[in-house]
Amino acid sequence: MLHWGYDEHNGPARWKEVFPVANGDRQSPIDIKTEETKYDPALPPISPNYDPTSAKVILNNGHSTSVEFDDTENKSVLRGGPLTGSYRLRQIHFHWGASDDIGSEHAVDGKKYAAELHVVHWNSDKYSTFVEAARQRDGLAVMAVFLKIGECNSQLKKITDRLDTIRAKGKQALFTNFDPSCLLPHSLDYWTYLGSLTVPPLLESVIWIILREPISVSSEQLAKFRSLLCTAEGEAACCMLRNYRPPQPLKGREVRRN
Ligand SMILES: NS(=O)(=O)c1ccc2oc(NC(=O)c3ccccc3)nc2c1
Ligand SMILES: [Zn+2]
Repeated sequence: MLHWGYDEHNGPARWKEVFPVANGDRQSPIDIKTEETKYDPALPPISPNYDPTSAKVILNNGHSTSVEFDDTENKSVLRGGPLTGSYRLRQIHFHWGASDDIGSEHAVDGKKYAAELHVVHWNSDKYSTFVEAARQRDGLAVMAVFLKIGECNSQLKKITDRLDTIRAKGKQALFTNFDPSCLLPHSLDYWTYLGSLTVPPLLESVIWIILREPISVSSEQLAKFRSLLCTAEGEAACCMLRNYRPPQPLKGREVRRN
């Protein structure tokens, strides 16, 4: 396999050939069987505190589109929920599918949403960089938000309206004065479990916090994600039609809810 991706020849079914942890004991995403989740009265609310000036650029990294934040100081952090201490905001990105009936990575009782937003943080109390934290069992915290097809999402529009300026892989554009809290649903109720990155190197370092309430996205907004290219300028254009990993075995893990 030349370089990992989401096509037949380099997709999730073949990642284990280069990243054997793909068959590990705490892989993500998972299908959340709601009847088997465990209510935990000791779980406090999650507490996102983001500074809009932390936002720096919007990027096409060839696998998704992300908004990258300045993580050189504790300006935007996530606390509470299952977390001990402060987890510093690093980036947000999305996963989607080739049609509106699939696209999310996590599933709920077998149901997949049209897309999924990931808000990525790292444990800046214990580690010095994202890369170091990504190698630790308690290094990362990713908050996931489901996107369901419906009304145009005016907050998400700040992102979807900029995608035509970063169509090719490697392209980025200035993107500041943005607080990702504007993309969160009314309720911050969540499920939480221990898992991994859903992209190679699939490191088993993520505390997942999945919000139970979805946000809306219109079919037209979602189509804009699919028009992004996973190829660089000058290469034969290839659209980023899908970039989700299917659910992985739970292997005895517990999923708790607040
Ligand atoms: N789905 S996830 O587990 O929340 C998750 C968490 C952290 C991630 O960091 C990156 N970076 C790149 O892919 C990348 C690829 C090329 C260049 C720059 C960045 N992808 C991530 C996905
Ligand atoms: Zn992701």
